[in-house]
Amino acid sequence: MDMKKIRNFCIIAHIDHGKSTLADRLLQQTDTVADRDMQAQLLDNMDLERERGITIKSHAIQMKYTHEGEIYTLNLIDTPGHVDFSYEVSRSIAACEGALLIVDASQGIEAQTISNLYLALGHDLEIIPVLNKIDLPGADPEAVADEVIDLIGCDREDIILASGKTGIGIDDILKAVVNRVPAPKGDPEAPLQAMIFDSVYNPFRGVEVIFRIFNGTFSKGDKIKFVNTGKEYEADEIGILGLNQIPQQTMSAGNVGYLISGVKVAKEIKVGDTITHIKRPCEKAIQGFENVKPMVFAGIYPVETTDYEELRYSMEKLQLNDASLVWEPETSMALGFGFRCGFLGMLHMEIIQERLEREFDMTVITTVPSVQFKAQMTNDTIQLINAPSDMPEPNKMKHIEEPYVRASIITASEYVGAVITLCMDKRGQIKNQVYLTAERVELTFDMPLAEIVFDFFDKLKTISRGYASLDYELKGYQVSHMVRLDVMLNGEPVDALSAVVHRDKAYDWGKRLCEKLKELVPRQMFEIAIQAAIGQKIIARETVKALRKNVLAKCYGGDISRKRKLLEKQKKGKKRMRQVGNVEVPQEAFMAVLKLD
Ligand SMILES: Nc1nc2c(ncn2[C@@H]2O[C@H](COP(=O)(O)OP(=O)(O)OP(=O)(O)O)[C@@H](O)[C@H]2O)c(=O)[nH]1
Repeated sequence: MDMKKIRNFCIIAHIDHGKSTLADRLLQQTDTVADRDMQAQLLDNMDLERERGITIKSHAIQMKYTHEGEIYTLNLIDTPGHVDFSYEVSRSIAACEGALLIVDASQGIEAQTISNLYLALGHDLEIIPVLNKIDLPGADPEAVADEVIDLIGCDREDIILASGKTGIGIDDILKAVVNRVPAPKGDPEAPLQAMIFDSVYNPFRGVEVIFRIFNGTFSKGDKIKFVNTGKEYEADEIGILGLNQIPQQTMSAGNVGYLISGVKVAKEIKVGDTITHIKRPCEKAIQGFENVKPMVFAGIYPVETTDYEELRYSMEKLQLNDASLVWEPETSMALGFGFRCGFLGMLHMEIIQERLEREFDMTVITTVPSVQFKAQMTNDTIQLINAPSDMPEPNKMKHIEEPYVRASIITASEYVGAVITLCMDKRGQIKNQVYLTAERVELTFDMPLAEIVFDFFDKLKTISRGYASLDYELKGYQVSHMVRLDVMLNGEPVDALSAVVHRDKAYDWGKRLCEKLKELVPRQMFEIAIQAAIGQKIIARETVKALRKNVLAKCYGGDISRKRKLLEKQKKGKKRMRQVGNVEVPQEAFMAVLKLD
């Protein structure tokens, strides 16, 4: 294939600015998908994605477009829109020469618009700005165009006005892709150098690797090697990605496609890795490869302790197709056997929880999420703290470091005060404040990741009445005074409720947690003391008064079957309870920490 006729591009946008809808339109317009096959948001092919209306995994699709009598191959690379998956976004962007920058004409530039734009500019991509949703009555293309011009320094004529809903501007976008995105460069004769930018798990065919060839030629049957993992395979099948996979004998520099090589486990494939030939390897791996690391950790336990083996089986299955999920067995005194899991972020954690419930029919308890702290030990080693139980004895460590992020928040100017107060309360330090327009401001903070993973985004949305967007990137570690806060019920520690918190917040945290637990722990036949402690020191206490709950009291009369039913019901209710010492604790209590006001 003539490289001059290939265009590789992606679409970058803030969440909900209409990326998927617009992608569907491009596929329709180029007859890649027949109208009758068109399902809304075709590229989001996981049920979960479709329901939540968000793109979780990135995919690629090839279109043919005829322009001035020439047929062009357009490879559209879809990118996930959420910060949890920012490494994947960066790899997808690295596979392209151009990007459509979609901005909702009724909303204007948002935090992810900017962060994704910077990523694209960092890879020297040609940016084609598109104002989408211009059909909306609230659209203000003039004002939003001003924002875009300010941001990227383009001319007004460079901006395309479009609507994924009505189809306005779709042809202009395709023309711009052909005319403005550079054709790929590369040498088809050079040693093979292809970058993996995605992988898709297929239970029947194994893991399908999605790649972009930078140099060389790739043929079916080739003996290949993944440079970073060092693993060797044979290319059983390669091909291009239309609506379906179309096998090819040979593909060369500039193109995008899929590879099947008998890999059964997603973990063996590392996004960002380089594929080359064993016999004639390329000199260097493609830059930018990283091993993705989990950012948020939490325990996952079966509600019914007898379901432990089934949960293990489900986790193993999930890991087959989600390489970024990591876990190891963990035991909790309160919850029994379960798993300590690492996730890319809170959204990833929610997705895993939901998939366990939907695809595997499991009911699970998730414990307090935590970030990874590092303890600098007195013997000059570093100990990682992924769970409160990993916290070393205070006399054995010098200090603890916690991960910090650089957070960017875009909001309307009237909410600046409230946003700053919230961020300061979350231990943030303001670093910058830039007016994008008279009404919209970008604020930059350095903040502990631990403060963001909880309810920060919800709070931000509440105080700004929905008019704030957030994006962040990891900045590094800083020394912080973290302590382990324990909770006790009648003197018995409840390990699943322990948390690593900042010293200045510990008292408040302990107090609110005890209050919340008081609401959630049912009254029992004896008094229950709920206490929060740091080491030996009790910092908060609440008491649940004694009560005898006699379910049979209401059943006067002698209807024995009704009594039996009630007793059954009570027993079932008990199953969802966990025994801590002599106290019965309902499941919700273990999640209470997430719901502290
Ligand atoms: N009126 C109007 N609505 C649109 C247009 N494009 C998309 N929408 C609506 O905007 C919402 C978000 O669109 P999506 O295409 O799901 O947005 P997205 O950017 O792909 O979202 P993520 O995948 O979550 O990042 C949906 O309810 C769409 O129906 C448009 O041009 N006009």
